[in-house]
Amino acid sequence: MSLTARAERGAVQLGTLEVGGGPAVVIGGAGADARWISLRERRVRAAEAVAAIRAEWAGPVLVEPSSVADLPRIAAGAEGVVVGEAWTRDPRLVGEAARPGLPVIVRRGPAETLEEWLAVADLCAAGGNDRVVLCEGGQGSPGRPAVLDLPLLRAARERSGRPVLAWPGGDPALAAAAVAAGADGLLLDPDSTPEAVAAARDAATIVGAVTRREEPGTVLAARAAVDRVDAALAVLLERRAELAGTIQRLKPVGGFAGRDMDRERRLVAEMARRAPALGEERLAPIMNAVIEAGLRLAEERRATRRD
Ligand SMILES: O=C(O)C(=O)C[C@]1(C(=O)O)C=C[C@@H](O)C=C1
Repeated sequence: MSLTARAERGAVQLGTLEVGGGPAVVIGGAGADARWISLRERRVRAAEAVAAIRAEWAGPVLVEPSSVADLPRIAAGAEGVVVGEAWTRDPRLVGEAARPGLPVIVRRGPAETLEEWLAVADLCAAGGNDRVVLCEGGQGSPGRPAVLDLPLLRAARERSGRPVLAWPGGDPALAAAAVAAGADGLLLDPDSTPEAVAAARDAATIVGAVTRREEPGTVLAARAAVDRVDAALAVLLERRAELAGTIQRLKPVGGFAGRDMDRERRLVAEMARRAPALGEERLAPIMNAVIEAGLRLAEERRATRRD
């Protein structure tokens, strides 16, 4: 099984946001790609809730209804419906949620099996609305850690061909793990802070750059994808420089004076196995620049330590 899964699946459009076709998306509070609100938890009317978000956010808004009566208002003002276990236990409610034609995010409750979960998605599709996104995890009680079944998430994604989100709670490490496992995005709590959203996005970006293969069709999308790869490169370059600096301190002769060209040739050859299109010839000058930058940093640091 390959780590980099190609996204050959039906992407679902949540307003302007595509889920499943490109990078892992983040849905949650301020700073996310889409915002959502639960009317089950906040006992406000659908129209007021949507208007409150709209006042500060022009992008996609998703709403979890508290009852069927909320649906017309949601259909009129939002880009998607979120349904959780409370609804998915009742086929009639699922049918109602899917009927306005808005995309439906189907969250799996902790007690629901894969089959039950996928059956809910099929129920939406059977009613004529195939714009279904699955969401694994969560709904644990407040203060309890997120419950996220990653093998189940993978199975759901593979079997249904639908995009699958993950609910990582507030834990960026779980967000990274979910994206590595193939999640097409993250559903964070609606009241997540901008810092929590940024941390989850950062985790998704870095891991996604390695694990998600993208095929952008425009310059803009390709540049955004390059930016994500560069983000991962920056993290790795910084880490590499620190490790190379450690070697300089531990070697009998560190810095430029202790340069080992044989070691450099071997590491380039090893890298060429993973980057065959670039090959040794193109990688060599890149790694020479990387290594020299590390050596300069190490020498500068040594000089300032002596002062
Ligand atoms: O491996 C070493 O001996 C190092 O000093 C590290 C390092 C590197 O950055 O990878 C730097 C300089 C050497 O010429 C070879 C490799």
